[in-house]
Amino acid sequence: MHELVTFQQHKVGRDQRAANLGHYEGFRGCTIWFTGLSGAGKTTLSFGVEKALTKLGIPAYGLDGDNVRHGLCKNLGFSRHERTENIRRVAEVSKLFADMGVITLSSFISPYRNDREEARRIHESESLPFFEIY
Ligand SMILES: Nc1ncnc2c1ncn2[C@@H]1O[C@H](COP(=O)(O)OS(=O)(=O)O)[C@@H](OP(=O)(O)O)[C@H]1O
Ligand SMILES: Nc1ncnc2c1ncn2[C@@H]1O[C@H](COP(=O)(O)OP(=O)(O)O)[C@@H](O)[C@H]1O
Repeated sequence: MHELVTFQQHKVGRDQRAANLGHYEGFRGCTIWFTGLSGAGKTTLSFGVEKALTKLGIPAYGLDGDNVRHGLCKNLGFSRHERTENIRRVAEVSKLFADMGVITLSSFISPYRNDREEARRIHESESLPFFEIY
């Protein structure tokens, strides 16, 4: 990162964001990370949970490998290095959604343990819960 790039602090806290979200009190931003082989059921489960939470009035969003690879990660393939970069990017996006107060349902093959551990670290370093589902 360039030395002149300085992290900027928001002027809005998580409690304030939470007060503007959904029907229930309290901040519940987190990421639920579905990992598994192609065809394991990641999308079915995560989009099912997204629907159930949304019906309850709880903000949730499903981030899915197939979809993200049409946009944010469309320049990435499936080499070891590209999968690592894919997971790093979507973990950072998941963190931003979670910081907003959204329950983020991220479904990616994410075959490498190190990449999933990095995704966890990205969240926990900002005190955002991260649950790995397999
Ligand atoms: N070679 C190869 N290997 C794996 N997956 C492939 C490949 N080519 C295309 N696809 C499609 O891409 C989806 C997986 O993308 P992900 O972003 O989840 O993969 S990864 O986490 O970066 O490994 C995956 O979606 P799911 O089947 O839902 O897992 C496939 O539809
Ligand atoms: N619990 C399940 N039992 C049986 N079939 C399932 C189950 N979950 C998903 N499927 C089916 O398996 C296929 C792959 O599911 P999908 O959610 O797309 O997996 P992934 O996102 O891991 O690639 C789909 O045809 C889906 O309908």
